[in-house]
Amino acid sequence: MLKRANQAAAANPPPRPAVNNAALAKQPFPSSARSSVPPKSSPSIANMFAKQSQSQQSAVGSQSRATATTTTAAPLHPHSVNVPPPAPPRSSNYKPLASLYGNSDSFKEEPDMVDLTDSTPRLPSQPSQPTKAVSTPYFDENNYSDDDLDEMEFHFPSALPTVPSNPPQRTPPKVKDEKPPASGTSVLSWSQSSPSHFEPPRPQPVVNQQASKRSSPDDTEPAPVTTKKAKRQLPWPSSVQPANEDSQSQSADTDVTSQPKPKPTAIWESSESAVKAQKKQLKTHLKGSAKTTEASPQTTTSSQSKGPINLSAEQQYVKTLVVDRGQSVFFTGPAGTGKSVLMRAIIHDLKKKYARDPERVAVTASTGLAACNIGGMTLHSFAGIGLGKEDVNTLVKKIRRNPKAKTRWAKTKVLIIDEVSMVDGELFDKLSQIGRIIRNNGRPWGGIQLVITGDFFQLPPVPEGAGKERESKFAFDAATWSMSIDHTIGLTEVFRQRDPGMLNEMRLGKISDETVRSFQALSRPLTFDDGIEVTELFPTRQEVDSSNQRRLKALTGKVYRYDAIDTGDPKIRDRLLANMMAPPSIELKKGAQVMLIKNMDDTLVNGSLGTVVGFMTEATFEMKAGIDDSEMESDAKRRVRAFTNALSESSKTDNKEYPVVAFHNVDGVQRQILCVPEDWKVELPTGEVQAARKQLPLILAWALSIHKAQGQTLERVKVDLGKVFEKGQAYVALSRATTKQGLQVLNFQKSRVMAHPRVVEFYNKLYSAEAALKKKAAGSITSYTVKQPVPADGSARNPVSLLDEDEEETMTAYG
Ligand SMILES: Nc1ncnc2c1ncn2[C@@H]1O[C@H](COP(=O)(O)OP(=O)(O)OP(=O)(O)O)[C@@H](O)[C@H]1O
Repeated sequence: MLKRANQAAAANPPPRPAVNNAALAKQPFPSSARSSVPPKSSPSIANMFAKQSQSQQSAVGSQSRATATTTTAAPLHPHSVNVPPPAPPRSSNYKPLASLYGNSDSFKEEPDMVDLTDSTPRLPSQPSQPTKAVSTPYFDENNYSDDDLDEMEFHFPSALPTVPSNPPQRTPPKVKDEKPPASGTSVLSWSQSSPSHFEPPRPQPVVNQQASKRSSPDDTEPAPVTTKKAKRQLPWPSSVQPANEDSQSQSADTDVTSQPKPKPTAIWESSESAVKAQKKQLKTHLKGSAKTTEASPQTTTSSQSKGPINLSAEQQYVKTLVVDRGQSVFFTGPAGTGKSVLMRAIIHDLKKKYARDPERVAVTASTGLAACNIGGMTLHSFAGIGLGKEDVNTLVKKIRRNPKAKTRWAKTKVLIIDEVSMVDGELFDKLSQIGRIIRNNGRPWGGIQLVITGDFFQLPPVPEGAGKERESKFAFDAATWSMSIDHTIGLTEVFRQRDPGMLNEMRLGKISDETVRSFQALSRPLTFDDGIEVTELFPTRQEVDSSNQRRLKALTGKVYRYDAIDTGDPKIRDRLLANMMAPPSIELKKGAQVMLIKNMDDTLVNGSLGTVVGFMTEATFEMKAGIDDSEMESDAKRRVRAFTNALSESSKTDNKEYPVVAFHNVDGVQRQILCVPEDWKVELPTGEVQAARKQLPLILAWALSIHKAQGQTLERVKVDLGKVFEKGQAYVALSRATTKQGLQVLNFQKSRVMAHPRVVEFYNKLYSAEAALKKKAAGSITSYTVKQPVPADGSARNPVSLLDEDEEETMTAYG
């Protein structure tokens, strides 16, 4: 019998899957691929559809109406990366994707990558289904106790995971089971996210709103009235200050004290009824405060005057995917589509979700400046890899020697990466692999959930090498990019500009003659009579410095010079401090335009613009409010003066004069602070401080580099494109302005406006959310998305959908 069986087996050998070694070699850990990017030479989707429909017609047949359950059975190369959000409300600013790109035809070719991450599009309120085929995780960070983390021994995996013939399903993301996520179609105010947010913003004078974006994650949250005013924020009354600030704060105090102070209770100890009662109490409190605000409109803060930002439906959907469903998401979109606003909302909600263990959420960005803007660290610092030039194994050893970095890698559940356009593709791959090794987990990045944002049409990674010989590799060029991300979402609604048409042409580097003429017409000088000057943007630091110095010289008055105090090993200190935002020395005069380079509180943030209005010692500044108030009773003035003198006597330790800066709001109100020196540190991955600088948190800001301006919203901008040298620079510079009226453009030439061809190609491949929405509205999306079976040679990594011609037309790309 055995002999017969052997003969039969020899006659009919079982089929062996053919493996394309070249393709596998490109994937460090092929079995865990979440999704795949098609090879650059991949055929257009139309061709693929044709082939697909021929070859698979019979096989697919009924599968073309496959559900998620069917698609999850697709092996190994499961999907592309896009999922349709729910239909956004058609607000006045809403533009369909196609309209965002004006007359450009760059996206007319059919994308060859479509979203199959989730063949059953769902509203955020619907529960998620597992859709990915990935390797089984070996360990989860939850397997470790904190003690274990320190003890964790490092072992390189003895063998890379092999390609399973029937790969196990990815563990479904944990979905909050107590309540379904909020519907993506209902726009929720941020303040609804937590009972404490029903509290009104604290009554304080207005801050400069012009450039106050990307502050701390909570900067749009109304601060509770009980919050104590931060030191050095005390504004003295001026024409723009409330005459009744005292009574305002008094009433706030009264409000607070008249209510029984709620006993602080841990979140997990609060019953549902207790939370409801708290909400009710806060609502009542809010009503009372609103009355007070109406009575004294000048006391409103900028966030009050603007009102809370309601996330749009598409923003809300992304937040739900990230926070409630634990999905790895890359969200992108043109400048001004609210990526930063959304990221801040996500960080806020994630911090709330992991309030018991804040180390689970790591907030990072590609550059120090971007990291500072979201209250995080650079990706390099998070990883503990220094410059990260070494190979993966060396870097892993380096991290192993660094207890802090090792713990970060082990404990992080969600990794935020902002401004990903400047993350190098090679670094992305290295980190993905480091995560797998350090966490001993076969999934990309060791199973860490990624939340990535940025716009690849903006500034690219800095080229490497002394001669910048290596062309920058984008993060999307990374071999592990697609497998690391579950969903790519394109935000479409531009909030910053009312008419982004011209900018969108620029963004793509395809600009019509009419648009050229329109930009050239913006070369006229801008003049304003309210004292707020146009900010000039330049590509190089040298141009920025000379422009600022020229403007400073033009001011009359005494020069105040502030030299930094640097500490650390003199051998390496200068090199380490060379790229620091805080300058080694800064000269200021009354009237100088400056930018804050450190977050001071929720509203005065890195990037806020202001004017130096005077110089004072700390003691004088603290008491100036009372003395200068012309409304104040003379008796009260006398008392304040006596107190001031007493205070000055007791605090004569530092009689140095520092700049008083008025930070402007667009509606003319100001907030004035005394800027005293702050500390900056350069730390080793071990936490040891290598160098430190003490300096004023200010730089001159008549002119800014385009790099520093990325991420900012500016009301008045002047851009000279004469020396623009990098792709994306012109787009970043011009897209900072909110209106054409506030934008002056010099030396505009078509040739200066460049989009990187690889970026255009990448965005071409993305399947727009809008297209998916149309399909969803037609109720047919589940009937056309089918995962492509992995060919025997494993070569075609991109999933394909079966679309008819109409459906293909609905596919656009966001650029
Ligand atoms: N849902 C929203 N409702 C109203 N305004 C919004 C909303 N989202 C963002 N904004 C506003 O749009 C402007 C641009 O937002 P934001 O800076 O987040 O865009 P961005 O996509 O990060 O831009 P960039 O790519 O240029 O950095 C800001 O003034 C912001 O307050």
